[in-house]
Amino acid sequence: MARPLISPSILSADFARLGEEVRAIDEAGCDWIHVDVMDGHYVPNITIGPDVVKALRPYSAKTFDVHLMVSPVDAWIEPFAQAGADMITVHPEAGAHVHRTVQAIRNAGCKAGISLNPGTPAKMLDYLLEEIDLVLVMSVNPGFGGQSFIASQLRKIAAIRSMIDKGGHDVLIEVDGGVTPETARLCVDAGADVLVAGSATFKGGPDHYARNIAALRGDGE
Ligand SMILES: O=C(CO)[C@@H](O)[C@H](O)COP(=O)(O)O
Repeated sequence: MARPLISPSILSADFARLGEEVRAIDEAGCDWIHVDVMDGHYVPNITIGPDVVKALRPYSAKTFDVHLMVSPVDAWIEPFAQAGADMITVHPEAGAHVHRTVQAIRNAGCKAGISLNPGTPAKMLDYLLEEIDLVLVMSVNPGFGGQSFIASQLRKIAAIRSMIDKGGHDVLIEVDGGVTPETARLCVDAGADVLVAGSATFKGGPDHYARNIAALRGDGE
């Protein structure tokens, strides 16, 4: 299979040792670091804020891929950009003017992503693909790690792949939720470029991270 980029979700890391965990996945060969920001309002869970991202920044030079599950979202773009985010991804439902929001992300010096929940159609992207760098397809409902992959999202990945290729857009497709070595293959075959994986990266503890990441990437196949 094509080789996807692997972006481990630190939601499944040991929060008491978060800096060491970020360093460990970096050294284990991940491509990006995925940071799930949840506000207890847009999604039913609360995680971390910009101060934590700032504190983690020295632990890896790799792309900090920050997924904001926050509403309203606009006021949080600048703080996360200042904290060291490289990519900021938002949900179209999380603000009144998503087009303005992605412009604000780029104006803050970051790459911009749009995330689609399982019930949000690919069509939502029609007038946005020119403005963004990444589409994040949620293959679980956002809020928690450890959920099962929703297979209907494979059709959405394929539809987005076709929209991107037909339009000649320079946009990556990332998939997040229930990604395992098995579902990873399905996602890549459907057209995914980047895979987010929490449980499947962190299972077994630090001695297993390199092997887990290699299995997600399909190394050796
Ligand atoms: O954003 C989310 C959940 O909202 C994800 O990033 C999960 O953290 C992925 O966890 P696994 O399904 O890989 O355990």
